[in-house]
Amino acid sequence: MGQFELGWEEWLALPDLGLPAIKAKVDTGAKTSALHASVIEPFGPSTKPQVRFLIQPNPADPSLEITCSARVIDRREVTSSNGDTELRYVIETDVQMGKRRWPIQLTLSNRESMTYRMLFGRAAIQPDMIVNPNVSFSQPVLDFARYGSLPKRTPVKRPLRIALLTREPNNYSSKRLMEAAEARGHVIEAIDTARCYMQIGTLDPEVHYDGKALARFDAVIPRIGASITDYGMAVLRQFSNTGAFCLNGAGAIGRSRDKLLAHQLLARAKIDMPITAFAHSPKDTKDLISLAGGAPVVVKLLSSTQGKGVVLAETRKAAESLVDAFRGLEANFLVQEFVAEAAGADTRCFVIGNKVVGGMKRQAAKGEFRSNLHRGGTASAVKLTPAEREVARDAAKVLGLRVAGVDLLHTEDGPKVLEVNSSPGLQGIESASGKDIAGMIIEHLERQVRPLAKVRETTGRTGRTGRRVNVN
Ligand SMILES: Nc1ncnc2c1ncn2[C@@H]1O[C@H](COP(=O)(O)OP(=O)(O)OP(=O)(O)O)[C@@H](O)[C@H]1O
Ligand SMILES: [Mg+2]
Ligand SMILES: [Mg+2]
Repeated sequence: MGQFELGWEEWLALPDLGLPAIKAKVDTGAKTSALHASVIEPFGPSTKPQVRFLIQPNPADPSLEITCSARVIDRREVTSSNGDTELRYVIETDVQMGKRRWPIQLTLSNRESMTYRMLFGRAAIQPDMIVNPNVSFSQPVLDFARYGSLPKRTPVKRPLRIALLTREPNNYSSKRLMEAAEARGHVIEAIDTARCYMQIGTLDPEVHYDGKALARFDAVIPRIGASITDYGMAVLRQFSNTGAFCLNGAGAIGRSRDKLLAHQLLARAKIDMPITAFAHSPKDTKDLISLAGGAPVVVKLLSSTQGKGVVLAETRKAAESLVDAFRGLEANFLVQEFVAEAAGADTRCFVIGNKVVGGMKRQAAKGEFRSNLHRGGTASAVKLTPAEREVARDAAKVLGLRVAGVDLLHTEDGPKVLEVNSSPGLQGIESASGKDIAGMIIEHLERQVRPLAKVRETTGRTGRTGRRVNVN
């Protein structure tokens, strides 16, 4: 019966850290094992400290870079072979060699000079194992090609460091997202979009906040209000440049916020919408109203939310005066066919990824055609039809939104898309559908954060990595 033998160097995997192949030097002169990491950043509450770090598993390929995170179990003074003492984070994680898997402790060190990415110390060697210093690789040999074959959409199991980009950390949606992220073991911070500032340069992109650079986030959940769309998108792009995964990208948010652009994109994708007309010049008011099918029409301010700038003009005369009034205010607006059959109701489809995860019907108050909850509308549960699900999914996809609230009007010709929201509220939909939508959003995020972040170029400066490109 052969004993479990270790050579003086071995291949191993650290599966919980997402590292399928590491070449380690077995070092019985050291007690604790050490992993060579960079950008080591602690995060999370002091009662449950975590650490996030980057690993370049292949010494010959610095472009292969993996983001890891783990719970900190200790901080320890470690004296390295050259006599220097440093305080290192200690984590606990499983190691795998061949078929055998067992938990070990690892210190994180960022010494540049290590030839092996990992030193395998004697505390990690189990009582029944022996070390044979005359042999290389007693255990199965692995190779770095394993990093290329990692399944793309497996949810990450590690604790994520998430930023919730919002100006309203205390509203229902923000609170629910924070709760859901924490319940799943992540660390989430509310960041005020308007307080973020940045320097645009090619080296080490950073987002600054309250006097210092923010740490690196694994993911950003943008909840950007209509009042600061442009600046919010710039902040989001900067986060993306730091390597953070953005749940909805800046481009997709911009496409959905610009109603004219959104209409054009949806129309090009053959998605049904109420007939809609736009114009810039005041000379063409009459024709514009005709293009929308003639009275009654709905006139909407493009910057409208919560139904505030949405007005029904029942006659052509009323429509003309309304359009003239908006023009006088230099407001941007659109003119749309009034869908009377909808009878003051619309359907909100909540889309996450490629799925409609919930729906609600909003019914306008008596004497009102706008169904917005802020205008006194009421929400109730609804069973969505396959046609509604399909058009909602398609609309979100055309605009490139991973999370979207798609509003539909019910007509005899099937559902018509009214608008697509990039920061849909959670309160109405969670109470009407009884579903944990916040939890589903976080779960989706876990699937999207890629285990791999590839560095395209390494800058000379202090050996830190340059542009980290997020594939999403
Ligand atoms: N063309 C239309 N025909 C019938 N009803 C309409 C039409 N357009 C809008 N409505 C009603 O008015 C409501 C508000 O319109 P819309 O959603 O376009 O405005 P909004 O101000 O952008 O609202 P939100 O806060 O949802 O972004 C809709 O939910 C719907 O009930
Ligand atoms: Mg809107
Ligand atoms: Mg709406």
